[in-house]
Parts: sequence; C-alpha cells; structure tokens
Amino acid sequence: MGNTEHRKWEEKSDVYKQAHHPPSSHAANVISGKELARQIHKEVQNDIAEMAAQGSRRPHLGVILVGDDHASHCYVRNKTRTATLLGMSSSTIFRPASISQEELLELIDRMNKDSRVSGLLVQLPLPDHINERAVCNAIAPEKDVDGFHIVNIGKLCLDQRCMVPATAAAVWEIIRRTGIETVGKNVVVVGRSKNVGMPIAMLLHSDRTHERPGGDATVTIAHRSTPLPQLKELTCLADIVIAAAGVPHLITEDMVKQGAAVIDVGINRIQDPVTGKSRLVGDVDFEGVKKRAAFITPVPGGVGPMTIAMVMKNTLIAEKEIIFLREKEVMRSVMQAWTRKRPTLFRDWLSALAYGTVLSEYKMFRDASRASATGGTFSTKKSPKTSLWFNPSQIISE
Ligand SMILES: NC(=O)C1=CN([C@@H]2O[C@H](COP(=O)(O)OP(=O)(O)OC[C@H]3O[C@@H](n4cnc5c(N)ncnc54)[C@H](O)[C@@H]3O)[C@@H](O)[C@H]2O)C=CC1
Ligand SMILES: Nc1nc(=O)c2c([nH]1)NC[C@@H]1CN(c3ccc(C(=O)N[C@@H](CCC(=O)O)C(=O)O)cc3)C=[N+]21
Repeated sequence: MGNTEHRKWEEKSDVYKQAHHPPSSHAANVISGKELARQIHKEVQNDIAEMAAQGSRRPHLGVILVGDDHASHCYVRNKTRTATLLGMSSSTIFRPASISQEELLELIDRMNKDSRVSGLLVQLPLPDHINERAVCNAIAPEKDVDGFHIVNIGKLCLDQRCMVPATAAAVWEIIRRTGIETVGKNVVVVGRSKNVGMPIAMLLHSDRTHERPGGDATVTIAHRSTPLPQLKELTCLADIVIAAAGVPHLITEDMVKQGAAVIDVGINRIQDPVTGKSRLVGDVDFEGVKKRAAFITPVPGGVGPMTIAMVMKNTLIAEKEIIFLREKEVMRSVMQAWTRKRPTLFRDWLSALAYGTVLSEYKMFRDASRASATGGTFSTKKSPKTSLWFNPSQIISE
C-alpha cells in the first residue's frame, strides 16, 4: 500500500479511528429476540388471517420427533405451540430411538405425499444409526422448512431463492430489523457447521443484488482449528461477531471491538458455580462483552425465539408456494379448455386474447408470491380475488 493510499485507509478505517479516537464506553443495546419474534409472529398471523378470509386453508406444520431427548421435546413443543398461536395447525409424530432408517424414510415419504401438510421438519439430532443427510434429502424440498435438503442448500450457496435455514434466517432478521449495517463490514462467524455457521456466513457474505440478496459483508469463518489468539485478532477487527460454536464464554470482552454488534447463537446448559443450578448460557460472556459492544443478543431470549419465528415464517412461505403452484396448474387447464372449446375459425385470436389476460394475471400473482417468499410484503389486494382465472372453485364448478 502506497503512503497516500495508506493515509486514505487510515482516514476511512473504523479500526484506525477506533484505535486513535476510542469512543466513550457505554453499555450495549440489548436486542430482544423475544420482541422481534413477536413482530414476526404478528406478521405471519395477519397473513394467515388474510388467507383464511379469502377462503384458503390454514398452513400445517408437520414435525417428526425421534427418541426421548428432553431438549428436543421442549423445542418441538415450543414450535407446535407457536404454530397454534399464529393460526396454523400442526401435528407431531413421535417415534422411538429404535426406529430404523428405512421406517423413518417411509414415514417422511407419507408426509411428503400428504397434501394437508404444508411444511415438514425432522427434529435433529437423530440417533447414531440414522444417516442425517439421507433423512434431510428425503423431505420434499418445497416442504423443507428447515432448509436442510441438498437442493435448498445448493440454492442458498448459489444465491437463489430458497428455504433459508431458520437459525441463519433468525440472525439475518435480527441484523436487518435492528438496522445494523453489513455492506462492506467485517463479520466473523465463529462455527462452520452446515446447519448453522455455514448458512449464516453464506447469507452475510453474498451479493445484495442477487435473487436471494446477501449482506455484502467481508466474512471470516473461524472454527475449532482456529487458534484462540488468532480468533481474537480476527474478532477484534470485526464490526459484527456471530458466535455459533457451542462453547460457553468463548467470546470475552477483550475480543470485541468497541461499538461492535455481537450475536450469540450458542445454547449451552451449564451448572452455575454459585447456585449449583443448571442454567442456559450462550457462547458470549454477556456481562463483559455488553460493556464494549453497541448491540448484543442475550441467551436465553435472543436468537432462540427468533429461530422458532422463522420456522413459522418458512411454513407460511411453503403454503403460499403450494397455492401458487396450484393456481399455475389451474391456469394451464383453463388455457387448454379455451383452445379445445372454441370453433377453429376463432381459435387463434380468442386464445391470443385469453392468453394476454391470463398472462397478466399470472404475472401479478407470481410477483405477489415472490415478494412474500423473499420476505417482502405479500399483497393479496393485488391478486384478483374475483378473477375467473384465479379462483379454482369457480372454474371447477363451471
Ligand atoms: N439459537 C438457536 O436457534 C440455535 C442454537 N444452536 C446452538 O449453536 C451452537 C452451534 O450449533 P451447531 O453448529 O449445530 O454445532 P456443531 O457442534 O455442529 O458446530 C460447532 C462449530 O463450532 C466450531 N467450534 C468449536 N469449538 C470452537 C472454538 N473453540 N473456536 C472456534 N470454533 C469452534 C466447530 O468447528 C464447529 O464448526 C450450539 O451451542 C447449539 O446449541 C444450534 C441451532 C439453533
Ligand atoms: N430440525 C431441526 N431444526 C432446528 O431448527 C433445530 C433442530 N432440529 N435441533 C436443535 C436446534 C436448536 N434449536 C433451537 C431453537 C429454539 C431455541 C430457543 O427457543 N431457545 C430459548 C430457550 C429455550 C430453553 O429454555 O431451553 C432461548 O434461547 O430463549 C433454542 C434452540 C433449533 N434447532
């Protein structure tokens, strides 16, 4: 770097400014994941109510729970309870840990074919004799509300629209709704698991102009082979630190830049050294880091409740996609009926006319569906409620 260039960097760099003009220390804003989750719940609830008012059925979340792990049962109960609160229906299928992989795959296949189920998830972890990848790949990609199917992961990595894994979507929404800037910022994601760390890093580093917009940040991924002193060097330069390692107190005050945002994904149950009671902590030393960070998420009450909210949102998206595909199918049959019914003489121009009408309405519906699936607002006002083309019951009764 040349001298002038270096000077420019010095002027612009937050790290430089920070080192030379350290801002006065004040405690961080504690981001309430519970409050943000409530916001999302409201939005999902309103959408479902609007869909129901238009005569659509309610989305249905199907859950498969294998074994008797206490935490898994708690999480699943939490999900189905929330689904009910938001006006969805749900069902949980319990199976013993001794279930064979074949039986589990058969069960998934049955739920895939069950048209009443909008979204389906198999709670993880699974017993050792079951191949987790085979199970995730058995779920129909359009019902895969966890976003763990190989096709959804592939799309995520290609910046295509897809089911985004709930925890990564939760981190994304927390950052967006808090107004934390990501473009050009330094982010360190601590943890590289395929279900958590990797999808978070994928969302944050990718291009904001792509089909599935990303955060346009400079992302560094740390993992268990990253030596702690190096991890500290990296996190000290980070504007955003996302801890998803499953290591209590991994991120301490001395590892965080003044004014950074710290998102704690970790969920660790530890025994309190003072009271001897079991309690939940994240990967971040909350009390210490709170003094330096501008934003911090607590555990509990941070990413966890938002993860549940994003599973709900994914289930709604899955149901909307089903409606969209059904409408498309209806449109196809309408087109066929038109060309079959009319006399040959008028067929060409009549079908051209019909095609024009159908196409414009189809586009309107598609855009509304896309907006909703990418997190935009789903404008049901735009989708023609009274239209012949998009009311299946009308067409069928004719
Ligand atoms: N809040 C939520 O909604 C969710 C929270 N979690 C929690 O997030 C944490 C991570 O979950 P998973 O990714 O599923 O776990 P995992 O065990 O699959 O992955 C942990 C990752 O952290 C890395 N790691 C381990 N020790 C490290 C160290 N000392 N320094 C840097 N990196 C290190 C590993 O290389 C690995 O990539 C766990 O505490 C889990 O309970 C997981 C899913 C959802
Ligand atoms: N197929 C599948 N999908 C998942 O999304 C999935 C999974 N399997 N297996 C386990 C992990 C973990 N996970 C959490 C969700 C919510 C909280 C949560 O709500 N936590 C509360 C505290 C809950 C408590 O008190 O134990 C909180 O942080 O405030 C935590 C963890 C989803 N996971």
